[in-house]
Amino acid sequence: MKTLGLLVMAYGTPYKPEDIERYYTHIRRGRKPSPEALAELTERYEAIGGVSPLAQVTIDQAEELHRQLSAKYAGEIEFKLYLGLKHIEPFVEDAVEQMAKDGITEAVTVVLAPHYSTFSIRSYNGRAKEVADKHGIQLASVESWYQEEAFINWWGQAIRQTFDALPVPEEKAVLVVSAHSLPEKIIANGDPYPDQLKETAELIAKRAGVKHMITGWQSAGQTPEPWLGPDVQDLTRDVYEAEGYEAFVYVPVGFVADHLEVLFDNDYECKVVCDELGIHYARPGMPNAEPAFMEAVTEAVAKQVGSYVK
Ligand SMILES: CC1=C(CCC(=O)O)c2cc3nc(cc4[nH]c(cc5[nH]c(cc1n2)c(C)c5CCC(=O)O)c(CCC(=O)O)c4C)C(CCC(=O)O)=C3C
Ligand SMILES: [Fe+2]
Repeated sequence: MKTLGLLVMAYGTPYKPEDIERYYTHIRRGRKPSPEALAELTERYEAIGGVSPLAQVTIDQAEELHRQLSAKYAGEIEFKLYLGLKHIEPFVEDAVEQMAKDGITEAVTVVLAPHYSTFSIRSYNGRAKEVADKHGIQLASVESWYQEEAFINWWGQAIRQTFDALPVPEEKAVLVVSAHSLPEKIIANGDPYPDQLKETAELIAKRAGVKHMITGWQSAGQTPEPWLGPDVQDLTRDVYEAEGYEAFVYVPVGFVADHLEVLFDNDYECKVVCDELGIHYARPGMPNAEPAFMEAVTEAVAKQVGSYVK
C-alpha cells in the first residue's frame, strides 16, 4: 500500500488568552502590537468567550478529511495526517519537518480556506514548499476548492433553510456574501480573489434560489493603505437606504469555521447595524466539520492524489 502525507493547513488561533500577544505579533510579521491594539483584540476574544472555538474545529475538520480520504482510498493508500498552522504552533514548517522525520516523500496539501489569494493560499503553500524542497518531499497542492459541487450544495441548502425561516416575505430580504478583505493593491497584481468571491456568490445564490444578492468584504485590517470594499457594515446601511430590505442574511463564505471574524464581526458588528436600522439579522451556521461540507475538501484533495496514482 502506498503512503501519502496529508498536510492540512489553517490560520490558527490563540489557545489561551496569554497566547494572544505572540499570535498577534506573528500576524504582524514579528512587530509587537501596541498595548492599545493588544487590549482591543483581547476584548474581542473576551466578547466571544475568551478564546476562539477555531482550534478544536480545525482539528475536527482535519480528522474528518482524513477519515473521508482513508475510506475513499481504502486498501490503496494510507494517508498520514499533519496539521500546519499559519500563525501559531504547530506551524506549517513544523508539520513538514515532522513529515521528513517520518520518511514521507510524497504528500498532498490543502488549506482550510476555499478561495485563492497571493495573501492567503499562496503564502501557506510557499511556506510548505520551502521546507519540503529542503527535504526532497514532493507536494501536490490544492489551490482553491470553492467550485466543488459539495461546497455549492452545502451553502445552497443552508441559505435556502435560512430564507425559509425569515420573519419577512422573501422579496424583502437580501443575501450578503462576504470574505476577508485584503489590501486593494492585490487587484493591480491580477489576484483572482475578488473574482472568486463574485463567482461563489452567484453559484450559491442560484443554488439557493435567492433573488437579491450582494457581495462585500469584512474584517479589514487597521492600516493606512486602502483595503477591498465595500465593508459589509457600510454596505448594510447603503443598501438598506437604497432598497429598503427588511432582512439581511450574512454568509461569510470565505471562512469555514466558527471563529472571531464570524462570531464578532458578523454576529456582533453587523447585528448592531441591523438593530440600529430596525431590520432583521440572520446568518446560517458555519459548516465546521460537517461531513457533507468536508466532502468538498475531500474531492479537491482527491484530484491532487491523482497526480501520484492513476
Ligand atoms: C485572507 C484572510 C483570512 C481567510 C483565509 C485564511 O483563513 O487563511 C483570514 C482568516 C483569519 N484571520 C484570523 C485572525 C486575525 N487576522 C488578523 C489580521 C489579518 N488577517 C488577514 C487576512 C486573512 N485572515 C490580513 C491581511 C490581516 C492583517 C495583517 C496585518 O496586520 O498585516 C488579526 C489581527 C487583528 C485584526 O486585524 O483583526 C487576527 C486576530 C482568524 C482566526 C480567528 C480566531 O482566532 O477565531 C482567521 C480564520
Ligand atoms: Fe486574519
